[in-house]
Amino acid sequence: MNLDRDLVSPEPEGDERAIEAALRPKRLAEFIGQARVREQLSLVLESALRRNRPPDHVLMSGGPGLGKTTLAMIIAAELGAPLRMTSGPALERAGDLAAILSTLAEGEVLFIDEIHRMARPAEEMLYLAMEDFRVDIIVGKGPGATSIPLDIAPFTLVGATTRAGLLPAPLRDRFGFTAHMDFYEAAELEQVLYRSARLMSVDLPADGAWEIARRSRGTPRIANRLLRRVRDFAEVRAEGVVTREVAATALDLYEVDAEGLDRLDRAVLGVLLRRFGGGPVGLSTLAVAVGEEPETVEVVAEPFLVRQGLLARTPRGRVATAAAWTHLGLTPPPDAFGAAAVATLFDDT
Ligand SMILES: Nc1ncnc2c1ncn2[C@@H]1O[C@H](COP(=O)(O)OP(=O)(O)OP(=O)(O)O)[C@@H](O)[C@H]1O
Repeated sequence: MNLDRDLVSPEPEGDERAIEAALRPKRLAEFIGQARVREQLSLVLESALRRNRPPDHVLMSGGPGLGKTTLAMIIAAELGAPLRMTSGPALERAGDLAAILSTLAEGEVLFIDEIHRMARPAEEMLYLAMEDFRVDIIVGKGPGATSIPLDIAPFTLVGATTRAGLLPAPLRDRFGFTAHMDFYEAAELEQVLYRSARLMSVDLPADGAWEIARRSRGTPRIANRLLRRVRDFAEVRAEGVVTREVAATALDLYEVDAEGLDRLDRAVLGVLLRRFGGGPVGLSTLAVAVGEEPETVEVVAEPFLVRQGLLARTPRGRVATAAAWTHLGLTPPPDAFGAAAVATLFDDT
């Protein structure tokens, strides 16, 4: 993997999980940004606590590193409930899920990350569990097989997905509350950075925090990671103080550009502009041209490029905007898509 890919990839790298655990906000009041989600969730949790009943099941959708796992942990903490964590790919058979469901304590929070990747039989078992707190255990095979109903303790399911569109409707409909996590504003990421700098004892003046925040792709995981790299640079070259200049020099060195674009982002734009004249071009063609899986291009690179107004997903394929040409230092052709033209083609559902 490329150095810069590791640095701005929204997925956790190496032993990052342990570092992340230390930087995680533990309560809703400490959770920065996502104001609407925070407020809605606090109402759901408060009313459940007042009624002394588990809250509705919660679905969180949004890109990697935006705080879904953190929120799941906060939900359990706010409810004073134990938390069980698993993920869709670990639930290959219905039995895997039954083993978890049948041992849940009353009121426990069950977090299923990447819930869209759960196998079909497990998914079907989950429907009944979510609705009636019951599972049907199939005993035996073929015509002699019987199903034994088993009551399970009332629990709260918290599902997280980067691909809400891939969830089958019957599963989506069983969540009482859906929280959509969006990219963070740079001002919010600044607050994330101040908090992390305090916990890591890093000297971070305001101009340095701003420089890192605006290059963090709207993602707290990346903000924290860039802070660690800039801290390393500052310790070796600048007596530990993360000024704007220090941050900018360090991030240039790591090839994170002024808008936070990394090598994959620039490769996607570069191919789109230089090889396909700005598009439209299909996702799979684009992915082959940059040597990545279509899902990586779609989930990791594109949402940020769309948000920055550099790329549009249209019914005819991916299109670069005039701003994309300028960003790569190229002259936009006269027919390049401006914001207004893109809006007429826009289909980002
Ligand atoms: N709102 C926030 N305030 C402060 N820190 C945050 C916030 N959201 C996320 N973080 C930090 O970002 C890191 C990544 O968050 P988290 O693991 O919750 O993301 P995620 O959406 O679950 O990602 P993935 O789906 O890849 O697991 C954590 O270390 C956490 O400290």
